[in-house]
Amino acid sequence: MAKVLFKRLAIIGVGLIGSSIARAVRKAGLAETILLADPDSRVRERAAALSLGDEVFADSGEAAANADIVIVCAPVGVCGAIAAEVGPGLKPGAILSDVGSVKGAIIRAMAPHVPAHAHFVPAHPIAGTEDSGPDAGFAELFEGRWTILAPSPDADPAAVAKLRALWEGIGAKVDVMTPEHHDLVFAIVSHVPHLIAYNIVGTAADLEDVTQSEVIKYSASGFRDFTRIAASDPTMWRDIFLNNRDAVLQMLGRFVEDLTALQRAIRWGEGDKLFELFTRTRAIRRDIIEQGQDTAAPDFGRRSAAPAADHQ
Ligand SMILES: NC(=O)C1=CN([C@@H]2O[C@H](COP(=O)(O)OP(=O)(O)OC[C@H]3O[C@@H](n4cnc5c(N)ncnc54)[C@H](O)[C@@H]3O)[C@@H](O)[C@H]2O)C=CC1
Ligand SMILES: O=C(O)C(=O)Cc1ccc(O)cc1
Repeated sequence: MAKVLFKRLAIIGVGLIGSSIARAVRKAGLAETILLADPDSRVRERAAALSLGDEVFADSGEAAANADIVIVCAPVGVCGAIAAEVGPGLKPGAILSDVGSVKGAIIRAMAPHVPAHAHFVPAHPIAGTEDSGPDAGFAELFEGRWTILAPSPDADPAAVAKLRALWEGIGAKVDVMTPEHHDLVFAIVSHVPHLIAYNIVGTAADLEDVTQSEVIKYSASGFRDFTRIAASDPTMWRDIFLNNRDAVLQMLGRFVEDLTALQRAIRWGEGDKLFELFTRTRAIRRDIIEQGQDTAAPDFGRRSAAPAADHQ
């Protein structure tokens, strides 16, 4: 069993990511005590029934008050309010972190509430599924996947090293980025792809000349992949787009430009242009597979059969 890194670890928001961290930390023996907090009583009941931690709180401040590390695992839009609740009560030397898919806006919202005696180290695990809630989590979610840390340049190196050790202890590979670069990278590799999926599934659902049952009956694997992504949590993704607005709009601008060029190539029968792009993109897919990055979490084949929670 690995060495205990933290005496008391608190997780605020016990959904897919929070419950997966709790399971993984317990499995690896990285914390003596795991404290959980969630405002949703159904989530607290499930967290207790699944024995995800040692204590379950309704009040985030109470869970965080005696913790050595507090990880906020709630939708991006409420992270600032949670920091305001937990910040004043943080112990001297405590680490405050998060798992939000956006970094710049979360840091602007959370940092003002972190007292000088605590350390703020923002993070983002690049691992997840389209499911939500405590039943959807699993201990292996982060194995072999990246976690990005986005500490400020004057962050305490020991606190950053401790958070890195936690993520590595549950199987993740760790990279460090500035929040600005993080938000640009994930706008193109995660946020815009989700928007495209939401859009194409919405378009197919709204067509007049193709029925809903035809869309379902004849959906080939390409469309099915989009429907998986488009089944992702509405609250989480609304918050991501509202909070990474500039980077998403920048990448969407490029995307629309390139899509228009493809539209034109089809209209004018420019097969060589289509062929050249499709050849380049095929090579990217092969690179991803060669580098062992095609370990999509859903293929762990161990997701809960429980329906995804529907948070508003
Ligand atoms: N789902 C995914 O694939 C990934 C999600 N993330 C990030 O992780 C965070 C959590 O996402 P999930 O675990 O998927 O969501 P989830 O919906 O499964 O869980 C979120 C939990 O936060 C709780 N919550 C809501 N408001 C709260 C508040 N004010 N105080 C405390 N708890 C509150 C909810 O009751 C819920 O139990 C988000 O910021 C998301 O961007 C990061 C990587 C992957
Ligand atoms: O389910 C998928 O395909 C994902 O892309 C999961 C995911 C969602 C959001 C993140 O910030 C990181 C990973």
